[in-house]
This record gives sequence, C-alpha cells and structure tokens, in this order.
Amino acid sequence: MSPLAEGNEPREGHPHHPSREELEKRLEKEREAIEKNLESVEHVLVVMSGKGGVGKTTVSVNLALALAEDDEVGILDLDIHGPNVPEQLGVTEPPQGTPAGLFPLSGYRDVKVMSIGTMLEREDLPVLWRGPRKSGFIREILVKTRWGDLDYLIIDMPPGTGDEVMTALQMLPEDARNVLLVASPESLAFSDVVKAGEAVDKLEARLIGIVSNMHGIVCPECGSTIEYFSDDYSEKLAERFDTEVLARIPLDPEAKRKAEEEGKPFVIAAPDSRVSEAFSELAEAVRDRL
Ligand SMILES: Nc1ncnc2c1ncn2[C@@H]1O[C@H](COP(=O)(O)OP(=O)(O)OP(=O)(O)O)[C@@H](O)[C@H]1O
Repeated sequence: MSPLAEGNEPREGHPHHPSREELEKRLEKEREAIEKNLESVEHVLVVMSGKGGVGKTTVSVNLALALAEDDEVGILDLDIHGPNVPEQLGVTEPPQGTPAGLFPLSGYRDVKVMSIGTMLEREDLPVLWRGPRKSGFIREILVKTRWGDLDYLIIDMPPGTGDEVMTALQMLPEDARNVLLVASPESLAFSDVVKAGEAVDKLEARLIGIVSNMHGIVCPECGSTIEYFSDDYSEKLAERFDTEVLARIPLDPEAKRKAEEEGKPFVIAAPDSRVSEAFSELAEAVRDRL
C-alpha cells in the first residue's frame, strides 16, 4: 500500500513512492527478463551456508572448476561484502558493460565470472549498502548479465539467510532454485545450517544435497583421512532434510599449502590431492541430481 491515500498521489515530477502494485509489476517484469536471460543456461545451482567461514566460496569455486573439465560453467558471486570469487579464478578486470548487457570475463578453465568484486573502484574499501540497495544490485545483475550458453551456473551466496539470499531465490525461475548447502561435521554450525535449510523450503527452493566441508584431515605423512569428530552433524542434517551428503571434503594441509603458494584453487594447484578428488565426486553427484 502506498503511504499516501489512493486518489491522492503526488503531482507529476514530485517525489513518488511506488505503490505495492507498481513494485509487484516491476518485479514481475524483472522476473520475466531473468527467466529469458537464463534460457541459455541448462542448470542453475545456488550454494548456501548457514554460517560464515565454512567454505562456501571454496566449494563454489572448486565445484565450478571440477564441472568445467567437461562442461561450460559460469559462476555468479553474490557475496557483496566479501566477493572472493574473481581473485580465486584469476579474474582481475571488470565485466564488459555494453548497452546489450554485462558480459562476464573468463577465468581458469574458461569459467565465466560475474562479481561485484571486480566492479568496485576501491578494492580495499567496504561496501556499505543497506538491504534495498543490495537487493536492487542483485536484481540488476541477474537481469543484465549475458551468460551465453552454459551447462551450469553456480551462484555463490553470502552466508546466512539475509536480503541477498531472499532476493536471489525470489527472483530466480522455479526450475533454477536448486540449492546445495555447505555444512561442517561439527555441532557448532548445526543450528545455523538448519536455519538455512528451513529457509530453502520457505523460499520454495529445492535442496539437492549437503556437502560436508573440512570433514576430517588428510594426514601429510600417510595420506589417510583422520576423522576428528565422533559425531557427524552433516549426516544429521541430511536426515533432517531428507536429503544426502553428496561429498565429504577433507581439510588437506598439503593441498592448502600448494594452493596458497600458487594463489590458485585446490583443483588447479593440487589436482591429485584427496581434496580435489572429493570435488570431482561432488561434481558427479551434482550432475546426477540436476
Ligand atoms: N577443505 C578445505 N581444506 C583446507 N582449507 C579450506 C577448506 N575449505 C575452506 N578452506 C579455507 O577456509 C577459509 C574459509 O573458506 P571460504 O572463504 O571458502 O569460506 P566461506 O564460507 O565462503 O566464507 P565467508 O563466510 O567469508 O563467505 C579459506 O581460507 C579457505 O581456503
């Protein structure tokens, strides 16, 4: 409802607060544009987590690269406050903006990247935006990005279930609302991931599975994976949401060292590591479920 009584709108050229109906119409038009825009994309996968730092971006980037071994892949980074995707995929230039839309640049393995990370004037300054501006930005990116033909588009969300997640899931067409939840085997993250799982349901999205990150540690001496929790909370999550743990990604110190040294993701810097193997398994499971 407009704050002004109906029949008493501001004069032409005066500040105008759009009514709920006007807003709904605008959103509907944008939804249609997004649907049209995604016609050239075969599958969309939204990567979410309930908690920061569990490895959502690591999973998005390495999964994208594992899929890109055989398929055309794009990645949309919607983590407005911590956009790390371009850097991890070796993209430093901003996307090409033309009247026909925004054209993503390609990183390693030709993965197409779209992120606010390469659009900012100053990388060292924070983005201090309130909810409506973030939502507007996400809608604009979804409307304007020209992905071209893709087999998979991975969307890396910020942690939690805030404005960005709600906007993206509400604007995506129904068949694009496929969610992969990143969890960890420990109890600490459990209740937060449960909330994210509940949000998936409320936002009428489809949970395709759970990935348990930092699941055990790879012994640098013998190469076996050492479990360090007696209970597996990712399994409990899968039971709760009637889904499956699609992959268990270990913490691999040796792969991490190589990745740090080269400044590249695990799958590129340490292709033969246990962690890269786990990402290939995840890619297979994702292919099966989409
Ligand atoms: N399986 C793993 N093995 C080793 N290190 C990992 C693994 N997964 C993630 N990390 C490291 O943990 C840190 C956090 O990961 P990442 O940035 O992917 O988390 P995130 O959930 O996206 O964080 P944010 O909440 O900031 O969005 C990074 O330094 C990453 O390299």
